[in-house]
Amino acid sequence: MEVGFLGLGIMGKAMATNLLRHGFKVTVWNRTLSKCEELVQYGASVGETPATVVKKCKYTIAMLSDPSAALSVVFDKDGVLDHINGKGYIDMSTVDADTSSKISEAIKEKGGYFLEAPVSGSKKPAEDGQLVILAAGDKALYDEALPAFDILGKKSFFLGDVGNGAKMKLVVNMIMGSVMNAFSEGLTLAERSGLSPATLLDVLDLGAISNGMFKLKGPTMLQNSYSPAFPLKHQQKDMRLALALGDENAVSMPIAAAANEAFKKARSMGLGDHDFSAVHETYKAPHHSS
Ligand SMILES: NC(=O)C1=CN([C@@H]2O[C@H](COP(=O)(O)OP(=O)(O)OC[C@H]3O[C@@H](n4cnc5c(N)ncnc54)[C@H](OP(=O)(O)O)[C@@H]3O)[C@@H](O)[C@H]2O)C=CC1
Ligand SMILES: O=CC(=O)O
Repeated sequence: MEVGFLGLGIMGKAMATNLLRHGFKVTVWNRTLSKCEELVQYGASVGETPATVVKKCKYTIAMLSDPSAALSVVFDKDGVLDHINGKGYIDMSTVDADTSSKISEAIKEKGGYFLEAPVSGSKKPAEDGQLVILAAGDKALYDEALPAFDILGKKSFFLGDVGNGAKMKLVVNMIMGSVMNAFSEGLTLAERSGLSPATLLDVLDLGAISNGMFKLKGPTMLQNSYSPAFPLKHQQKDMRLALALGDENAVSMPIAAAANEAFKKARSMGLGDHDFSAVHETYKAPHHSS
């Protein structure tokens, strides 16, 4: 089966590679075209533009940074819309429901089929085919894409109308970003109050709030090592979009709002391209005890 893949960043590269490894024929495109070369080594073909990829493939997957990237690849010159008639488009980027709906409407108007399918899980789950897929939109396209989703993920959910996948993803990441801030505060509090943060990790791991994120990120955070699996700038984008969803629904979210401020501060400290766990650095401001 020939599928298209647009966007070969941290996630897209791992996901497209997985599809190739499992026998899919994949035609890739990336804004910085040179990033396609590595995928060619695994058997990918390259399309010069999103439009050429869509033209060639029965359906095309996208994994792009944010709403503006997702819109640009669809609506700009040589974009997805040019050849979408009769084809499928699956946007797996994390965007807000409005962005997804705009893309969906435009694609349907041109005779194409649209599914949003953001994912939970990071670089390693993407490499291991262990993502959680949060799909919504065209059910027939979902069914058609299930063989690919089964390679990319460990579980796929079909959540109904376009927008529900985007909202579910934003709620999950709003919780994740808030927890990451509480965790960073706790590590700093342990250290400043004379405890061993490494022992704190052991204690946490044995209790009711043990989780994969603490286990994975805790040891690297203690080494001030923030090699990007999930870039902080994307986590801040997700907090921003989740807060907007809270605005729309009149949901008070003081914890998420505080976490967003910390991620913004981390960006202002030049940490946007580091892993989102680098928000830890914002809690390490010079310490003056009275
Ligand atoms: N990393 C993670 O752990 C996870 C990320 N996500 C979500 O997946 C998406 C991708 O994340 P990730 O792979 O980490 O991000 P990266 O920053 O590594 O990659 C972003 C991709 O988007 C492309 N891009 C950015 N702006 C534009 C534009 N204006 N036009 C066309 N292409 C553009 C980049 O192209 P170029 O190479 O040219 O810059 C690149 O291919 C994001 O929405 C993120 O929130 C979801 C789950 C986990
Ligand atoms: O969006 C990020 C993730 O880890 O999931």
